[in-house]
Amino acid sequence: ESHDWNVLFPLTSHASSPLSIPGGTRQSPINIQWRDSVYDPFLKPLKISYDPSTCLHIWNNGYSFLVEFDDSTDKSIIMGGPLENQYRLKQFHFHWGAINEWGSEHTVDSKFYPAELHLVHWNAVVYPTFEEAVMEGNGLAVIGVFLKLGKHHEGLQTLVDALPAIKHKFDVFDPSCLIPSCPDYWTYAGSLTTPPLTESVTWIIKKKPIEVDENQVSFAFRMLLFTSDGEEEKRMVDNFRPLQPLMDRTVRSSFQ
Ligand SMILES: Cc1ccnc(S(N)(=O)=O)n1
Ligand SMILES: [Zn+2]
Repeated sequence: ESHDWNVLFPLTSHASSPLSIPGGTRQSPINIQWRDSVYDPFLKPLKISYDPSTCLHIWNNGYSFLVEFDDSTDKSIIMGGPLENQYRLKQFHFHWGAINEWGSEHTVDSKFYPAELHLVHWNAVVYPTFEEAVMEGNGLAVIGVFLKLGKHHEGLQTLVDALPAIKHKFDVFDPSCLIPSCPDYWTYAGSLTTPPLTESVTWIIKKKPIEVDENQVSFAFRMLLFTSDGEEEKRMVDNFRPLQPLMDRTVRSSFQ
């Protein structure tokens, strides 16, 4: 099937849907100003239960590399947190920079991290398909995890080892090993950060980053290409969207 987002998600939207016009009122990413975030005591802990055997394959979609999961059942889901329903894991991917000074999509007090992981989930309780959920305000939930440089990350290495092959078939991979155990998160109503940019995402941004070592980010992520075989090589770097205006939104925190 075509891996071109524009084919999968044409930017032109149903005129009636107010959610999918970029330049809308809830675009992502944003800068999270820690002191402006509001503690919400009613926010529940996020419940994450992934079945590693739902892992399918890793591939390069021209925007990032992503690991896709079998989302035909409720085997890998998240619930609780700011969410009304449970959401099914569909894929995870990363955003990174050409150098360690930047790379994340969200910033915290205007600080960039070298990379950011996005675990994308969709509301299969309410919507029949992912494609439909993409167009609805409560359709998606994306967990954002910042990567900072530090000690080697064993779980990430499994992915890094597969990158050269990129078409690498995965047997099992449990993405919860990439999520910090600290339960603290920020949450806000936002959008997808690559086309179709629809305003359908409940963002859950973990407060604590995970630590990865220099080689894991630099060697691995920056060896990937935007271009396909035979084209003039363009390294896949700086695949993050510029910050978007907060407009009339409040970022809530699950912690004081
Ligand atoms: C599945 C998908 C498509 C577009 N953008 C995103 S993202 N970067 O907002 O997680 N995810
Ligand atoms: Zn993303």
